[in-house]
Amino acid sequence: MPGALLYVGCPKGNVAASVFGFEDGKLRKRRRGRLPACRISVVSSAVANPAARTSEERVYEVVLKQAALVREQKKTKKKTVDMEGMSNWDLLNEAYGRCGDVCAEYAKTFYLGTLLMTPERRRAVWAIYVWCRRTDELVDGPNASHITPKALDRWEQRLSDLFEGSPYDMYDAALAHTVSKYPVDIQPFKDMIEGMRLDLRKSRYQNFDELYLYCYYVAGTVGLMSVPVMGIAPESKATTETVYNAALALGIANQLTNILRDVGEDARRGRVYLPQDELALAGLSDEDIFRGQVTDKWRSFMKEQIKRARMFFDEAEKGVAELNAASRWPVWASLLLYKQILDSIEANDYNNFTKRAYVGKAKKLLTLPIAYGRALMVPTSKAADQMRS
Ligand SMILES: CC(C)=CCC/C(C)=C/CC/C(C)=C/CC/C(C)=C/[C@@H]1[C@@H](COP(=O)(O)OP(=O)(O)O)[C@]1(C)CC/C=C(\C)CC/C=C(\C)CCC=C(C)C
Ligand SMILES: [Mn+2]
Repeated sequence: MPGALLYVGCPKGNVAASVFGFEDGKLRKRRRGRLPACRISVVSSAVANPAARTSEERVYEVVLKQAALVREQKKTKKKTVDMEGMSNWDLLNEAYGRCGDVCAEYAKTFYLGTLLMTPERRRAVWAIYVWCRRTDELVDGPNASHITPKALDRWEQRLSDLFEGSPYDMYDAALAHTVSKYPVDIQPFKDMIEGMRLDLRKSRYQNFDELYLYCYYVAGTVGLMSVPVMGIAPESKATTETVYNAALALGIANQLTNILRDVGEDARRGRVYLPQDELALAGLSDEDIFRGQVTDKWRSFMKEQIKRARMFFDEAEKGVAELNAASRWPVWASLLLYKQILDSIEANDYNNFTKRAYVGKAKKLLTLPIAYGRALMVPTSKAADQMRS
């Protein structure tokens, strides 16, 4: 019963909920009022085994844990740990400076956006960025062919060490300082490494539930790592979970967009990051992807995939206004820029086999003031937050 909407309840407190899935071959969004935390999900695996937890439920537990950590810090006003070897402020500043250099080189627009943040938040976001980039480079960089699960285990040990205050190098030292200063949980970092492990052993995703988990690992995690640093606006009345859900949605939306943009490139590496059951439902198979011909079947399949990615962007948009004022602009800018990649896939008549979708310089420049305008939107009132959920 691939693609059926399945409602799974779980007695765990109430949260706002929505879900995206296929029903009668069409993508649908279901929104319900206050729902059990584990909420509704789309999964064929759970149909086979009703006791199995869906990816959404598993990921939502991490969201709740991170949100609780933030609330706890608000109550206890955790003090920054001054780590051994970190008392030398020049060294620490240099470590952060190096992270800034990497950002400026690899992600110029994002780097410019961070310049609007307070110096403390800005450098903490750089440190997180660099750790993410290095983690991705392990499986996608020039030495990727030598990377084994053991190497990822060692990377994870380094991660634990830096969270304990024993960084291995300068970049780790910057992150070690960041995680001692902000209420950042280690779980999303571990989960990103898990995503890289998946990339070493898996090249097909049977259904959206499997793909969702992968997208959470490699990208949803970024949202959960970043919000504790970016901060929620003091005047925001939204629940912490609502904001973290939006952050998670932005990561998922970005990764789904990445996947749709890179279909041809991934296929040339023998990878298909598209739900196999949805391909089959559309009358398509891996062979069609390797052949790389834009047919009507492909166009309608892509239309539904793009629609789903946009739904995640919509979900994310609801949370941006709740962030600290200075963090909103870079988030809006990155959201609007990424979303336009979907427009570009459409403009290429869904040829993501041989044409790379991108956002041109002029559109990029135009997006920045638009993002700035949106960043002026103030957080919602509590009543509005409740109405939205
Ligand atoms: C309330 C609300 C909406 C808050 C915003 C929360 C927030 C800041 C979310 C960030 C979402 C984001 C930028 C996710 C990154 C998604 C992504 C592109 C992941 C890529 C993974 C692997 O992709 P793949 O290998 O398929 O593709 P490549 O060819 O390699 O590109 C990543 C490459 C994982 C590594 C991620 C990064 C290097 C980006 C890390 C970014 C930050 C820490 C900064 C985020 C902050 C802003 C302002 C965007
Ligand atoms: Mn990559």
